[in-house]
Amino acid sequence: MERVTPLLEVRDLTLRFGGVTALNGVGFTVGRGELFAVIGPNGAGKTSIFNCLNGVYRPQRGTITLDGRRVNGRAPAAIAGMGVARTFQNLGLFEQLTLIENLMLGRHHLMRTGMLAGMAWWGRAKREEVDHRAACEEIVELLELEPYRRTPAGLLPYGVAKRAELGRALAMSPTLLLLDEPVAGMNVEETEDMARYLIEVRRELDLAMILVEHDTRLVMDLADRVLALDFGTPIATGSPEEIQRDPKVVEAYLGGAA
Ligand SMILES: Nc1ncnc2c1ncn2[C@@H]1O[C@H](COP(=O)(O)OP(=O)(O)OP(=O)(O)O)[C@@H](O)[C@H]1O
Repeated sequence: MERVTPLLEVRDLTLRFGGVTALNGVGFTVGRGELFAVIGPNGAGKTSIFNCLNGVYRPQRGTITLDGRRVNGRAPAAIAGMGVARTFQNLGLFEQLTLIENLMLGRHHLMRTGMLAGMAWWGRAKREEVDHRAACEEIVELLELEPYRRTPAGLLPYGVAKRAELGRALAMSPTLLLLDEPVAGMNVEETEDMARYLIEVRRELDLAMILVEHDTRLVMDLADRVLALDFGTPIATGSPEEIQRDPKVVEAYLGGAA
């Protein structure tokens, strides 16, 4: 039987801060087009995984490979260039810039023509900008952000700002998108909207996603597979149904209430 290689392979990741072991032998794979979720109580190590994946933290042990290429050991900008984007819980938008300007900035690392080259090759730079604008407009349409195109990000209503944050990360045309608590602080209606947009993103774009989220209902509704962590140690990986039934998960996360 042919073995399909996963997009992302994380093996034996161990990360320590002084005496604190934030991650202890964490391993998982994410397939192409898969929506993979990481759950765990506060301090379980979810954010640390993201920070290892995007090169902000350097794990003491373990390997991370994307499409067969080693990720860990590279600088964050190089990893972004490999196609790893993330959204931030506290929003990574520039408040003074309009929504569309924020999306254009998200594409910055994809632009070949720098300022000087742009002056020498005006035609090419112009064409490139037109292409990048078109890519941003597609994201605006996908996330139904048209009414806010020219609104400064700082003035967007909270639910819309979270969606704009998703758009900013999507503007990088990632192959792997890290979603850091996309519905944190949202009411029920906003949460349902975000779930709908994430389903739409999955349907329309060719990318894998890792979701870190405290809203377990959203995780169970959207994820293909789930990794449950407890104090930096993986305790179970499986489908949402398997995870919900796993006695260790029930004990650690649902307080025995499920
Ligand atoms: N830069 C750091 N310096 C020291 N300790 C850290 C650092 N980053 C994380 N830790 C520690 O590592 C452990 C895991 O933290 P992490 O933020 O990854 O957990 P989390 O699951 O994302 O938590 P939350 O759900 O609260 O966001 C915690 O004990 C935390 O205090």
